[in-house]
Amino acid sequence: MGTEKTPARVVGGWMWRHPRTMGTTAVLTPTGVMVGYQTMLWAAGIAVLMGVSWRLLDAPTFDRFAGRLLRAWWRRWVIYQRQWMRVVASCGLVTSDHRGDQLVPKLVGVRSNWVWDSLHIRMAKGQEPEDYGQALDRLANSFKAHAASMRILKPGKIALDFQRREPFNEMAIPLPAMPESIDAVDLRKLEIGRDEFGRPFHLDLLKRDIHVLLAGETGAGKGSWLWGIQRALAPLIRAGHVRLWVIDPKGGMEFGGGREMFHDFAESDREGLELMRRYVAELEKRKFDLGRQGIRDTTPSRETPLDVLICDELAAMTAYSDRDIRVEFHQLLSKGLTQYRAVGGRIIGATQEPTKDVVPMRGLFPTKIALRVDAASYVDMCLGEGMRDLGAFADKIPAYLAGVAYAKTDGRKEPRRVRAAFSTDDDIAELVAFCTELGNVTPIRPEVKLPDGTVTNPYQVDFEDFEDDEFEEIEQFEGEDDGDEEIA
Ligand SMILES: Nc1ncnc2c1ncn2[C@@H]1O[C@H](COP(=O)(O)OP(=O)(O)OP(=O)(O)O)[C@@H](O)[C@H]1O
Repeated sequence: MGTEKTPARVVGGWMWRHPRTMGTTAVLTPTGVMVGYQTMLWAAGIAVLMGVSWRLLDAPTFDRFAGRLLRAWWRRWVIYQRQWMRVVASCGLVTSDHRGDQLVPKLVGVRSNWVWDSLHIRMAKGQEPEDYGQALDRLANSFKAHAASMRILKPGKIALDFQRREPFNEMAIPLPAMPESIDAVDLRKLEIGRDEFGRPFHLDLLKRDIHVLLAGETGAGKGSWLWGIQRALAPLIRAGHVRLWVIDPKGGMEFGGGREMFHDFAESDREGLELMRRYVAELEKRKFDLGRQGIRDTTPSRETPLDVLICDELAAMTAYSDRDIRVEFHQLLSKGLTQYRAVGGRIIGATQEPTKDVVPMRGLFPTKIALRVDAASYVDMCLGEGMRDLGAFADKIPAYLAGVAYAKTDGRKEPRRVRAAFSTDDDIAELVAFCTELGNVTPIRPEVKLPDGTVTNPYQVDFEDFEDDEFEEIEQFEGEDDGDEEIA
């Protein structure tokens, strides 16, 4: 038999294992004796009342600073610990040693956020993490969780994460109304969607979220974020205070519909590189011009617009393109990310794989957004070390919840779970019409020479104005002009 369990040993062991409970008792008992128990009860009542009011008035801050601790404590003792033995035994996670003594995995702690509970477990002797991996579905069912996942914390210790609720199942995310005028746009508060508490979620393109990295597998909803940002900027685009430089290297599939409102647009990797050169040259020039005048910060205006560069698939530029494109694009992108904040340069990059090969300069994006990603390792690659341990389970976002993401901004430790509003094709058409109606968007396009001798932008040619034989001539001319047959 093992060590004999006398009542004194059991009590002593319990006290040893619960230092917080013992500490609280040690403080409260003498305080109660000094101030009287009635006063203590009053103080406790007032504290509870204040907590409840805080929870009712502002659930998100209550949850952040107090709710999650209280909930973790409550759920540990009332739900998980109470059922622990029964659940692990019925899921086949109790083993025995050579003497036939039961070896039970130990629940050593619970952490909780609004959506997930994390149980820290010390495994029983003879177990390996995979034993828990195989029992995940059974454990999730036993604790009535939507989903479960397992993480290795250190040798012998794992975390089991249970998703308790899915707020976005019931929450419709309204598309924010398009701001009517530039006065209605606050660059520090561009509304993109809602967080898990139903609060509007904003990006601050002025100071905090100056460059944004979005990661998400195909169909995860990157488009809704990218269109959402443009929608929030609409009056500024219309007034020429914001200019969009868009690289859509997948042949313009995602952003082709918006080309009329873009200042510059590229549909292939080589065009993307040329666009990037123009972008950097423009901001470089502005940096020197303003530097000479002693101006160190700008407000977006027609003279000094906010130049927002959007690259829809970074991998197509940085990993899967020809070497000469890759190398130069890396250099230009790093320059764009480091040098033009004060003169109005902003970069928003999207990728399916946030790996080092694709985005070696991840650290230069102050704001990172992880939509549904392929692998658990992608979460920390995108959001930063330790973010998955803090509850950013982007790899567990269900496929039916496109647009849901974990957003990590500088200056805030925990990632936020957010869903972007979705822009339909009609919303996009409305946005393009709105942004172009004043004629302030002046697109840069590769020029082509028309049969009548004028040099113009191919996207503005109405081919119906020409006879068929002239039409042939244009195509031929474009082919000869730059050797690129992709111009349509
Ligand atoms: N925020 C959203 N809310 C609801 N549904 C969405 C949202 N975003 C996207 N969807 C749905 O998911 C589909 C795929 O979205 P989207 O094309 O934006 O994905 P993606 O990440 O850009 O994929 P890809 O990399 O293949 O372009 C959309 O057609 C739409 O039906």
